[in-house]
Amino acid sequence: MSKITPPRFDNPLFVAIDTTDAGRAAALARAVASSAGGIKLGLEFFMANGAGGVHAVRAAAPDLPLFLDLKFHDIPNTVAGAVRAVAPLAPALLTIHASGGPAMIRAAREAAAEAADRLGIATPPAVVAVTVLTSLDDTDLMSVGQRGPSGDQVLRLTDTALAHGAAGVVCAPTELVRLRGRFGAQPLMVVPGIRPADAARGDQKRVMTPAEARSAGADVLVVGRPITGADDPADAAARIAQEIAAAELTGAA
Ligand SMILES: O=C(O)c1cc(=O)[nH]c(=O)n1[C@@H]1O[C@H](COP(=O)(O)O)[C@@H](O)[C@H]1O
Repeated sequence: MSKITPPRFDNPLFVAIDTTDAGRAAALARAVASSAGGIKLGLEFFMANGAGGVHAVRAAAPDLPLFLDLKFHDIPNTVAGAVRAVAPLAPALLTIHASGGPAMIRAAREAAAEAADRLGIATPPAVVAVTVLTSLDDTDLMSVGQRGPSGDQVLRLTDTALAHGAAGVVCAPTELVRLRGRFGAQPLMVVPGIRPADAARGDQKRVMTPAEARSAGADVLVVGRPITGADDPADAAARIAQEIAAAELTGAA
């Protein structure tokens, strides 16, 4: 499998717009457009609104790259077909589950490249592999028969994902330093489980603040409810973007 050059984003803040309401999603995209580096649409939105809904949200924030987070996990042939089916949406990033295994990861990567070529899309979607969901802790992991602690399992799954063609992984911020130490600067590290110091954790278990996650090496910070659930989502996004930028300045000093 040839080496991949993952995409890089000047602004690492991707806003997770999780709602079934396409009008609300478009309004949120418009509200955060000047502070965000990208928009993430996931299962909740896609199941309710499909490809047409994705086009509507993109029209509201046309300059922002799309992260389509559908977390494919099936036999290789089915995942390849699903990747081909969403390729016309030209997402910058697309998720699969690393635990789908080597053949599935390769099938996703190959389908993304072939479909982009066929459709004349210059940059194929970067396939990123979800390792251990940020809503799981060590006890949860053991209860589904996976070997913990979660940091070790994330390392093993990242090894597999990168060896079989993923451009990067989705992991918790708490694993970043270890992953960067092992895999270097090249793989794209996409990081949810981001919570500003004063925000509710909700169902997220392995979390850090935006500044901590950026300093630890996150390329993409996925933030949903701390922005979409705020009274003023535009202001919340701007504050988080500022916190990330300040962390970069500190890191560079
Ligand atoms: O793949 C993801 O983006 C993802 C992986 C993961 O391990 N944890 C996780 O929270 N996510 C997604 O990241 C977003 C986090 O949203 P908030 O918890 O509202 O900030 C949601 O859209 C999740 O689906």
